[in-house]
Amino acid sequence: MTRPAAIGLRSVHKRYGKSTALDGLDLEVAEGEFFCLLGPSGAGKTTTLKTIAGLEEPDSGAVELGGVDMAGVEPYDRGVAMCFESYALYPHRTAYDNLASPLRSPRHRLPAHEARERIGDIAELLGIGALLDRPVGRLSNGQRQRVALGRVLVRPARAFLLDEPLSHLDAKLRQAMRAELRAIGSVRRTTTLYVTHDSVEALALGDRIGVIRDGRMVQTGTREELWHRPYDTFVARSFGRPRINLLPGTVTAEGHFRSPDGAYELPLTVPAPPGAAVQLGVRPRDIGLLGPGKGSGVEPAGTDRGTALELTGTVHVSELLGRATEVTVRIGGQQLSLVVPRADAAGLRPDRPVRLSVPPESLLLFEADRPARPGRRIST
Ligand SMILES: Nc1ncnc2c1ncn2[C@@H]1O[C@H](COP(=O)(O)OP(=O)(O)OP(=O)(O)O)[C@@H](O)[C@H]1O
Repeated sequence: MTRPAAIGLRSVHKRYGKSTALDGLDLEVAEGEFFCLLGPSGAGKTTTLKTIAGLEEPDSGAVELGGVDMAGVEPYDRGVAMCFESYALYPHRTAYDNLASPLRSPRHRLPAHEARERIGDIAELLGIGALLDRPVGRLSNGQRQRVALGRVLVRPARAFLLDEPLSHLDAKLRQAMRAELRAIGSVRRTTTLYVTHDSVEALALGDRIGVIRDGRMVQTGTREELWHRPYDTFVARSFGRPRINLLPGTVTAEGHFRSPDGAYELPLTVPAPPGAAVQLGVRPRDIGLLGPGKGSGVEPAGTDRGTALELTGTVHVSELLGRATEVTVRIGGQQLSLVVPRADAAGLRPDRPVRLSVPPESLLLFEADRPARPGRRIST
Protein backbone atom coordinates (compact mmCIF):
# COMPACT_ATOMS: atom_id res chain seq x y z
CA MET A 1 0.00 0.00 0.00
CA THR A 2 1.31 3.46 -0.82
CA ARG A 3 1.57 5.94 2.01
CA PRO A 4 -0.99 8.70 2.02
CA ALA A 5 0.32 12.12 1.01
CA ALA A 6 1.51 14.26 3.92
CA ILE A 7 -0.56 17.12 2.51
CA GLY A 8 -3.37 16.66 0.03
CA LEU A 9 -5.73 19.24 -1.42
CA ARG A 10 -8.59 17.97 -3.53
CA SER A 11 -10.29 20.48 -5.78
CA VAL A 12 -10.31 23.20 -3.16
CA HIS A 13 -12.39 26.31 -3.90
CA LYS A 14 -12.17 29.47 -1.84
CA ARG A 15 -13.78 32.83 -2.57
CA TYR A 16 -13.52 36.14 -0.77
CA GLY A 17 -16.63 38.03 -1.79
CA LYS A 18 -16.38 38.33 -5.54
CA SER A 19 -12.75 37.36 -5.84
CA THR A 20 -11.79 33.74 -6.33
CA ALA A 21 -8.62 32.87 -4.43
CA LEU A 22 -8.62 29.10 -5.05
CA ASP A 23 -10.37 27.70 -8.09
CA GLY A 24 -10.30 23.93 -7.72
CA LEU A 25 -6.77 23.60 -6.45
CA ASP A 26 -5.20 20.15 -6.35
CA LEU A 27 -1.95 19.55 -4.53
CA GLU A 28 -0.09 16.56 -3.17
CA VAL A 29 3.03 16.79 -1.05
CA ALA A 30 4.73 13.54 -0.13
CA GLU A 31 5.96 12.69 3.35
CA GLY A 32 9.31 14.37 4.00
CA GLU A 33 9.27 16.29 0.74
CA PHE A 34 10.37 19.91 0.35
CA PHE A 35 7.77 21.32 -2.01
CA CYS A 36 7.90 24.85 -3.42
CA LEU A 37 4.72 26.59 -4.47
CA LEU A 38 5.59 29.23 -7.05
CA GLY A 39 3.26 31.84 -8.44
CA PRO A 40 2.79 35.55 -9.02
CA SER A 41 1.13 37.90 -6.56
CA GLY A 42 -2.54 37.08 -6.06
CA ALA A 43 -2.21 33.52 -7.41
CA GLY A 44 -3.54 32.04 -4.18
CA LYS A 45 -0.35 30.89 -2.46
CA THR A 46 -1.06 32.34 0.99
CA THR A 47 -4.66 31.19 0.83
CA THR A 48 -3.41 27.67 0.10
CA LEU A 49 -1.26 27.68 3.25
CA LYS A 50 -4.01 29.17 5.40
CA THR A 51 -6.43 26.55 4.17
CA ILE A 52 -4.03 23.76 5.07
CA ALA A 53 -3.37 25.31 8.49
CA GLY A 54 -7.09 25.60 9.13
CA LEU A 55 -7.08 29.41 9.33
CA GLU A 56 -9.48 29.44 6.38
CA GLU A 57 -12.21 26.93 5.58
CA PRO A 58 -12.55 25.89 1.93
CA ASP A 59 -15.92 26.62 0.30
CA SER A 60 -15.71 23.18 -1.25
CA GLY A 61 -13.13 20.45 -1.74
CA ALA A 62 -11.04 18.71 0.88
CA VAL A 63 -7.82 19.21 2.79
CA GLU A 64 -6.16 16.04 4.02
CA LEU A 65 -3.15 15.61 6.25
CA GLY A 66 -1.64 12.14 6.29
CA GLY A 67 -4.75 10.91 4.48
CA VAL A 68 -7.14 12.26 7.14
CA ASP A 69 -9.79 14.80 6.15
CA MET A 70 -9.26 17.98 8.17
CA ALA A 71 -12.81 19.33 7.88
CA GLY A 72 -13.79 20.63 11.30
CA VAL A 73 -10.31 20.09 12.81
CA GLU A 74 -9.05 23.16 14.67
CA PRO A 75 -5.75 24.75 13.54
CA TYR A 76 -4.07 23.83 16.82
CA ASP A 77 -4.98 20.18 16.38
CA ARG A 78 -3.65 19.91 12.83
CA GLY A 79 -0.04 19.75 13.96
CA VAL A 80 1.32 22.02 11.24
CA ALA A 81 3.56 25.02 11.91
CA MET A 82 3.14 28.09 9.72
CA CYS A 83 5.39 31.08 9.22
CA PHE A 84 3.74 34.17 7.81
CA GLU A 85 5.41 36.82 5.78
CA SER A 86 3.98 39.31 8.26
CA TYR A 87 5.39 37.59 11.31
CA ALA A 88 3.96 37.97 14.76
CA LEU A 89 6.68 38.15 17.41
CA TYR A 90 6.79 39.51 20.94
CA PRO A 91 8.72 42.76 20.39
CA HIS A 92 9.70 43.35 24.04
CA ARG A 93 11.01 39.86 24.59
CA THR A 94 14.42 38.68 23.52
CA ALA A 95 15.03 36.69 20.38
CA TYR A 96 15.75 33.70 22.63
CA ASP A 97 12.40 34.02 24.41
CA ASN A 98 10.60 34.29 21.12
CA LEU A 99 12.29 31.12 19.91
CA ALA A 100 11.61 29.35 23.17
CA SER A 101 7.93 30.23 23.52
CA PRO A 102 6.61 27.47 21.22
CA LEU A 103 8.53 24.95 23.32
CA ARG A 104 6.69 26.09 26.45
CA SER A 105 3.28 25.07 25.20
CA PRO A 106 2.05 21.92 26.91
CA ARG A 107 2.11 19.99 23.67
CA HIS A 108 5.69 20.73 22.71
CA ARG A 109 7.30 21.15 26.10
CA LEU A 110 10.90 19.96 26.11
CA PRO A 111 13.34 19.53 29.02
CA ALA A 112 15.19 22.84 29.47
CA HIS A 113 18.58 21.61 28.29
CA GLU A 114 17.08 20.04 25.16
CA ALA A 115 15.20 23.24 24.39
CA ARG A 116 18.38 25.28 24.80
CA GLU A 117 20.29 22.99 22.50
CA ARG A 118 17.60 23.00 19.85
CA ILE A 119 17.26 26.78 19.93
CA GLY A 120 21.03 27.22 19.82
CA ASP A 121 21.38 24.94 16.78
CA ILE A 122 18.65 26.62 14.81
CA ALA A 123 19.78 30.13 15.75
CA GLU A 124 23.31 29.26 14.63
CA LEU A 125 22.14 27.95 11.25
CA LEU A 126 19.93 31.00 10.74
CA GLY A 127 22.82 33.31 11.58
CA ILE A 128 21.14 34.86 14.63
CA GLY A 129 23.16 33.08 17.33
CA ALA A 130 24.75 36.35 18.46
CA LEU A 131 21.43 38.17 18.71
CA LEU A 132 19.62 35.89 21.12
CA ASP A 133 19.79 38.32 24.07
CA ARG A 134 18.40 41.26 22.15
CA PRO A 135 14.76 42.31 22.29
CA VAL A 136 13.15 41.56 18.95
CA GLY A 137 11.97 45.16 18.70
CA ARG A 138 15.59 46.22 18.31
CA LEU A 139 16.38 43.89 15.42
CA SER A 140 16.35 44.69 11.71
CA ASN A 141 13.54 43.39 9.53
CA GLY A 142 15.76 40.70 8.11
CA GLN A 143 16.87 39.59 11.59
CA ARG A 144 13.29 39.56 12.79
CA GLN A 145 12.26 37.46 9.86
CA ARG A 146 14.89 34.90 10.76
CA VAL A 147 13.66 34.80 14.36
CA ALA A 148 10.14 34.22 13.06
CA LEU A 149 11.39 31.40 10.85
CA GLY A 150 13.34 29.90 13.72
CA ARG A 151 10.25 30.01 15.89
CA VAL A 152 8.45 27.81 13.40
CA LEU A 153 11.30 25.38 12.84
CA VAL A 154 12.12 24.90 16.51
CA ARG A 155 9.10 22.88 17.44
CA PRO A 156 8.22 19.44 16.14
CA ALA A 157 5.48 19.52 13.53
CA ARG A 158 4.04 17.13 10.97
CA ALA A 159 4.59 19.83 8.32
CA PHE A 160 6.08 23.30 8.00
CA LEU A 161 4.18 25.85 5.98
CA LEU A 162 6.51 28.71 5.08
CA ASP A 163 5.24 31.83 3.35
CA GLU A 164 8.10 33.76 1.68
CA PRO A 165 10.27 33.31 4.77
CA LEU A 166 13.34 34.96 3.23
CA SER A 167 11.65 37.91 1.55
CA HIS A 168 13.10 40.56 3.88
CA LEU A 169 16.70 39.50 3.52
CA ASP A 170 19.14 41.17 1.17
CA ALA A 171 20.18 39.21 -1.90
CA LYS A 172 23.44 37.89 -0.50
CA LEU A 173 22.02 36.70 2.80
CA ARG A 174 19.05 35.25 1.05
CA GLN A 175 21.27 33.12 -1.10
CA ALA A 176 23.27 31.96 1.91
CA MET A 177 20.11 31.20 3.87
CA ARG A 178 18.72 29.13 1.04
CA ALA A 179 21.64 26.79 1.37
CA GLU A 180 21.33 26.68 5.18
CA LEU A 181 17.61 26.18 5.31
CA ARG A 182 17.58 22.71 3.83
CA ALA A 183 20.45 21.68 6.09
CA ILE A 184 18.48 22.33 9.28
CA GLY A 185 17.74 18.95 10.82
CA SER A 186 14.08 19.60 11.45
CA VAL A 187 13.62 20.77 7.86
CA ARG A 188 15.36 17.65 6.56
CA ARG A 189 13.01 15.47 8.54
CA THR A 190 9.78 17.38 8.10
CA THR A 191 7.46 17.80 5.13
CA THR A 192 7.80 21.43 4.06
CA LEU A 193 5.56 23.49 1.83
CA TYR A 194 7.41 26.65 0.88
CA VAL A 195 5.71 29.56 -0.85
CA THR A 196 7.65 31.92 -3.07
CA HIS A 197 7.23 34.13 -6.10
CA ASP A 198 10.95 33.81 -6.85
CA SER A 199 11.70 31.10 -9.41
CA VAL A 200 15.40 31.02 -8.54
CA GLU A 201 14.48 30.19 -4.96
CA ALA A 202 12.02 27.51 -6.08
CA LEU A 203 14.61 25.90 -8.36
CA ALA A 204 17.25 26.00 -5.63
CA LEU A 205 15.09 24.56 -2.86
CA GLY A 206 12.29 22.39 -4.14
CA ASP A 207 12.42 18.61 -4.41
CA ARG A 208 9.37 19.34 -6.50
CA ILE A 209 7.78 22.61 -7.55
CA GLY A 210 4.15 23.47 -8.19
CA VAL A 211 3.32 26.43 -10.40
CA ILE A 212 0.07 28.11 -9.38
CA ARG A 213 -1.89 30.66 -11.38
CA ASP A 214 -5.34 32.13 -10.71
CA GLY A 215 -6.00 29.66 -7.90
CA ARG A 216 -5.21 26.56 -9.97
CA MET A 217 -2.20 24.32 -10.17
CA VAL A 218 -0.80 24.62 -13.67
CA GLN A 219 1.94 22.01 -13.32
CA THR A 220 3.86 20.15 -10.66
CA GLY A 221 7.16 18.42 -11.21
CA THR A 222 10.87 18.35 -10.59
CA ARG A 223 12.97 21.31 -11.70
CA GLU A 224 14.06 19.32 -14.76
CA GLU A 225 10.48 18.55 -15.74
CA LEU A 226 9.38 22.15 -15.41
CA TRP A 227 12.41 23.42 -17.26
CA HIS A 228 12.47 20.96 -20.15
CA ARG A 229 8.81 20.05 -20.41
CA PRO A 230 6.79 23.10 -19.30
CA TYR A 231 3.06 22.59 -19.56
CA ASP A 232 2.49 25.96 -21.22
CA THR A 233 4.07 29.35 -21.95
CA PHE A 234 3.18 30.56 -18.45
CA VAL A 235 5.36 27.87 -16.87
CA ALA A 236 8.06 28.40 -19.52
CA ARG A 237 8.13 32.13 -18.75
CA SER A 238 8.26 31.47 -15.01
CA PHE A 239 11.77 30.01 -15.10
CA GLY A 240 14.99 31.52 -16.40
CA ARG A 241 16.34 35.06 -16.59
CA PRO A 242 16.49 36.50 -19.17
CA ARG A 243 13.17 34.93 -20.03
CA ILE A 244 12.67 32.28 -22.66
CA ASN A 245 12.26 33.66 -26.19
CA LEU A 246 8.76 32.97 -27.47
CA LEU A 247 8.60 33.66 -31.18
CA PRO A 248 5.17 33.72 -32.80
CA GLY A 249 4.82 32.07 -36.21
CA THR A 250 3.01 29.37 -38.16
CA VAL A 251 3.62 25.78 -39.17
CA THR A 252 4.29 25.28 -42.89
CA ALA A 253 3.01 22.41 -45.03
CA GLU A 254 6.43 20.76 -44.61
CA GLY A 255 6.13 20.94 -40.84
CA HIS A 256 8.59 23.81 -40.44
CA PHE A 257 8.25 26.82 -38.19
CA ARG A 258 7.91 30.01 -40.22
CA SER A 259 8.24 33.52 -38.80
CA PRO A 260 5.33 35.88 -39.60
CA ASP A 261 7.27 37.92 -42.17
CA GLY A 262 8.88 34.82 -43.65
CA ALA A 263 12.34 36.01 -42.61
CA TYR A 264 13.26 32.50 -41.54
CA GLU A 265 12.08 28.92 -41.27
CA LEU A 266 13.29 26.25 -38.89
CA PRO A 267 12.62 22.52 -39.06
CA LEU A 268 10.61 21.18 -36.14
CA THR A 269 11.12 17.93 -34.31
CA VAL A 270 7.52 17.69 -33.10
CA PRO A 271 4.69 17.12 -35.53
CA ALA A 272 2.41 20.16 -35.62
CA PRO A 273 -0.62 20.71 -37.83
CA PRO A 274 0.22 22.78 -40.95
CA GLY A 275 -1.19 26.30 -40.75
CA ALA A 276 -1.35 26.27 -36.94
CA ALA A 277 -0.49 29.50 -35.11
CA VAL A 278 2.34 28.59 -32.75
CA GLN A 279 5.14 30.01 -30.66
CA LEU A 280 8.66 28.72 -30.79
CA GLY A 281 10.38 28.71 -27.42
CA VAL A 282 14.15 28.89 -27.05
CA ARG A 283 16.06 29.85 -23.94
CA PRO A 284 18.65 32.63 -24.22
CA ARG A 285 21.43 30.43 -22.80
CA ASP A 286 20.79 27.68 -25.35
CA ILE A 287 21.60 29.93 -28.32
CA GLY A 288 25.22 30.09 -29.44
CA LEU A 289 27.07 32.86 -31.19
CA LEU A 290 28.90 31.64 -34.30
CA GLY A 291 30.44 34.95 -35.29
CA PRO A 292 29.81 37.83 -37.66
CA GLY A 293 27.32 37.09 -40.43
CA LYS A 294 27.70 37.80 -44.11
CA GLY A 295 24.30 39.31 -44.62
CA SER A 296 20.89 39.46 -43.06
CA GLY A 297 18.21 36.88 -43.58
CA VAL A 298 18.19 33.15 -43.21
CA GLU A 299 20.70 30.43 -43.40
CA PRO A 300 19.42 26.88 -43.52
CA ALA A 301 20.39 24.16 -41.14
CA GLY A 302 24.13 23.89 -40.85
CA THR A 303 25.68 20.59 -41.78
CA ASP A 304 29.24 21.21 -40.66
CA ARG A 305 28.29 21.64 -37.00
CA GLY A 306 26.33 18.49 -36.44
CA THR A 307 22.67 19.19 -36.35
CA ALA A 308 22.74 22.76 -35.01
CA LEU A 309 20.47 25.14 -36.85
CA GLU A 310 21.82 28.46 -38.00
CA LEU A 311 20.13 31.81 -38.05
CA THR A 312 21.45 35.16 -39.21
CA GLY A 313 20.29 38.44 -37.78
CA THR A 314 21.56 41.86 -36.82
CA VAL A 315 22.77 42.96 -33.41
CA HIS A 316 20.28 45.26 -31.72
CA VAL A 317 21.61 45.87 -28.21
CA SER A 318 23.87 44.14 -25.76
CA GLU A 319 23.84 44.44 -22.00
CA LEU A 320 26.34 43.20 -19.45
CA LEU A 321 25.09 40.66 -16.92
CA GLY A 322 28.15 40.15 -14.74
CA ARG A 323 30.41 37.68 -16.51
CA ALA A 324 27.97 37.17 -19.36
CA THR A 325 26.39 39.45 -21.89
CA GLU A 326 22.79 39.48 -23.02
CA VAL A 327 22.60 40.21 -26.72
CA THR A 328 19.38 41.09 -28.49
CA VAL A 329 19.39 40.16 -32.15
CA ARG A 330 16.84 41.17 -34.77
CA ILE A 331 15.78 38.61 -37.30
CA GLY A 332 13.30 40.15 -39.70
CA GLY A 333 10.66 41.75 -37.51
CA GLN A 334 11.44 39.58 -34.47
CA GLN A 335 13.86 39.91 -31.61
CA LEU A 336 15.79 37.11 -30.03
CA SER A 337 17.69 37.34 -26.78
CA LEU A 338 20.77 35.26 -26.09
CA VAL A 339 23.31 35.10 -23.29
CA VAL A 340 26.95 34.52 -24.19
CA PRO A 341 30.26 34.77 -22.32
CA ARG A 342 31.37 38.37 -22.09
CA ALA A 343 34.50 37.81 -24.18
CA ASP A 344 32.50 36.32 -27.06
CA ALA A 345 30.31 39.40 -27.25
CA ALA A 346 33.21 41.86 -27.22
CA GLY A 347 33.39 42.28 -31.00
CA LEU A 348 29.68 42.79 -31.54
CA ARG A 349 28.50 46.14 -32.87
CA PRO A 350 24.92 47.37 -33.21
CA ASP A 351 23.35 46.84 -36.64
CA ARG A 352 26.06 44.41 -37.73
CA PRO A 353 25.12 40.93 -38.90
CA VAL A 354 25.70 37.92 -36.62
CA ARG A 355 25.26 34.20 -37.03
CA LEU A 356 23.59 32.19 -34.30
CA SER A 357 23.36 28.48 -33.65
CA VAL A 358 20.30 26.86 -32.15
CA PRO A 359 20.40 23.22 -31.04
CA PRO A 360 17.17 21.66 -32.34
CA GLU A 361 16.69 19.67 -29.14
CA SER A 362 16.44 22.92 -27.18
CA LEU A 363 13.43 24.13 -29.15
CA LEU A 364 10.01 24.02 -27.51
CA LEU A 365 6.83 24.43 -29.48
CA PHE A 366 3.69 25.97 -27.99
CA GLU A 367 0.22 26.82 -29.22
CA ALA A 368 -0.32 30.55 -29.69
CA ASP A 369 -1.34 32.37 -26.48
CA ARG A 370 -5.01 33.24 -26.18
CA PRO A 371 -6.21 36.15 -24.04
CA ALA A 372 -7.44 33.90 -21.24
CA ARG A 373 -5.11 30.96 -21.69
CA PRO A 374 -1.37 30.70 -22.22
CA GLY A 375 -0.44 28.44 -25.15
CA ARG A 376 0.11 24.81 -24.20
CA ARG A 377 3.22 22.96 -25.21
CA ILE A 378 2.90 20.76 -28.27
CA SER A 379 4.70 17.47 -27.72
CA THR A 380 5.06 14.21 -29.52
N1 LIG B 1 -8.95 38.18 3.36
C1 LIG B 1 -9.18 38.42 2.07
N2 LIG B 1 -10.21 39.19 1.67
C2 LIG B 1 -10.44 39.41 0.37
N3 LIG B 1 -9.70 38.94 -0.64
C3 LIG B 1 -8.65 38.19 -0.32
C4 LIG B 1 -8.32 37.89 1.06
N4 LIG B 1 -7.23 37.10 1.05
C5 LIG B 1 -6.88 36.92 -0.23
N5 LIG B 1 -7.73 37.56 -1.07
C6 LIG B 1 -7.67 37.56 -2.54
O1 LIG B 1 -7.49 36.23 -2.99
C7 LIG B 1 -6.54 36.15 -4.03
C8 LIG B 1 -5.38 35.24 -3.63
O2 LIG B 1 -4.68 35.84 -2.56
P1 LIG B 1 -3.39 35.21 -1.89
O3 LIG B 1 -2.98 36.12 -0.80
O4 LIG B 1 -3.65 33.79 -1.57
O5 LIG B 1 -2.35 35.28 -3.09
P2 LIG B 1 -0.76 35.10 -3.04
O6 LIG B 1 -0.44 34.22 -4.18
O7 LIG B 1 -0.34 34.66 -1.69
O8 LIG B 1 -0.27 36.57 -3.32
P3 LIG B 1 1.00 37.37 -2.70
O9 LIG B 1 2.21 36.75 -3.33
O10 LIG B 1 0.75 38.75 -3.17
O11 LIG B 1 0.95 37.19 -1.23
C9 LIG B 1 -6.14 37.58 -4.33
O12 LIG B 1 -6.91 38.04 -5.41
C10 LIG B 1 -6.46 38.30 -3.05
O13 LIG B 1 -6.75 39.65 -3.31
